[in-house]
Amino acid sequence: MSHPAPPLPFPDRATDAHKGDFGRVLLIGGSRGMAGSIALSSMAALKTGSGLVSTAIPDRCLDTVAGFHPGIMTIPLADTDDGQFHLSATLPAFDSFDAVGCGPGMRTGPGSLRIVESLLQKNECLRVMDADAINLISEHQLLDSPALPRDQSTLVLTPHPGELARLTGVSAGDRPGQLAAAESLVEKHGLTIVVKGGPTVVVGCDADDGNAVRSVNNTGNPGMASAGSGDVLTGVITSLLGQRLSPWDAARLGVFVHGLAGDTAAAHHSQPGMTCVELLQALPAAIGLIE
Ligand SMILES: NC(=O)C1=CN([C@@H]2O[C@H](COP(=O)(O)OP(=O)(O)OC[C@H]3O[C@@H](n4cnc5c(N)ncnc54)[C@H](O)[C@@H]3O)[C@@H](O)[C@H]2O)[C@@H](O)CC1
Ligand SMILES: Nc1ncnc2c1ncn2[C@@H]1O[C@H](COP(=O)(O)OP(=O)(O)O)[C@@H](O)[C@H]1O
Ligand SMILES: [Mg+2]
Repeated sequence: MSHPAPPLPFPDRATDAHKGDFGRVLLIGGSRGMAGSIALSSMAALKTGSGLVSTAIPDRCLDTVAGFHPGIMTIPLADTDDGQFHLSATLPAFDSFDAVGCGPGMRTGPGSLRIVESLLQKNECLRVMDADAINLISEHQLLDSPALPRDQSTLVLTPHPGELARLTGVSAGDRPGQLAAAESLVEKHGLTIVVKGGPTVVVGCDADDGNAVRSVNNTGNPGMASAGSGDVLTGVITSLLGQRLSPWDAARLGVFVHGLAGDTAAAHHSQPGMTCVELLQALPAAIGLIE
């Protein structure tokens, strides 16, 4: 299959490499009814090359998530009766991981809010926030909280247009307005924003002058407009951050590989017929195409 050139090469593997060289990553999310979302992110991180993947989920989701892939290590956190993170849950030590991804399927209760606030506090850690983590940032205006660091240059946000509308107040139908609002946030906080869609645009910060820069992705197709596609992307970018790529490079290479996997899945299963499962399964072949 011919394909566009990647924005940067995929990380190399030395012959004597060991799993510690490819990142120990943590995924946090899921809730009763949406355990599949964080399982998708976790499997995507494994298939993108992470050395070790741990997944923190509400206790009652443990068996479901662990059952998806034997390579996932699970960390059960105390949960509420309706299967969300409990406010009193003992949180994992975020800084013992090379990268942390948070948000898919976790809903927006008080326990989830505490996790997102704790993660925003840790701006020395490489982090990806998606879905309900972004919704919590929007609902509680956390990026502007005086109690949290203003510099978030180690953070990648991956909103779809609905989530970006909540974050910026610019409606999902106004793509130019959304991109401009994403640029303002990037310039204010130093973060990287993956503005998802067809095509996805990565907005980051120029290292020299701090001005926002854009990179338009050239892979992917409308077959990916299907539940769970974005959950896969969260795992891909978290994995690349754990493999020591910068937020800007991990976001650009992540959306490229994710889109190429989508194109590979569509070639074999059709756009209407492909699902998040075929997308996930196509990740290794997509990586093989550009290695
Ligand atoms: N298997 C699972 O457990 C799944 C769980 N998921 C989780 O479900 C929760 C809700 O996420 P959703 O994204 O479904 O719900 P949201 O309410 O965040 O997003 C849906 C709304 O956003 C807007 N929107 C989204 N994409 C748009 C686009 N491209 N153009 C214009 N408007 C757009 C639309 O108004 C749409 O009604 C999240 O926690 C998510 O992670 C989903 O990821 C799907 C799979
Ligand atoms: N028309 C499209 N063309 C290319 N990519 C698309 C298209 N529609 C959706 N996608 C991709 O699919 C993913 C959908 O993410 P998201 O809406 O968060 O899904 P979910 O939350 O269900 O996992 C994004 O990466 C987005 O770029
Ligand atoms: Mg999503």
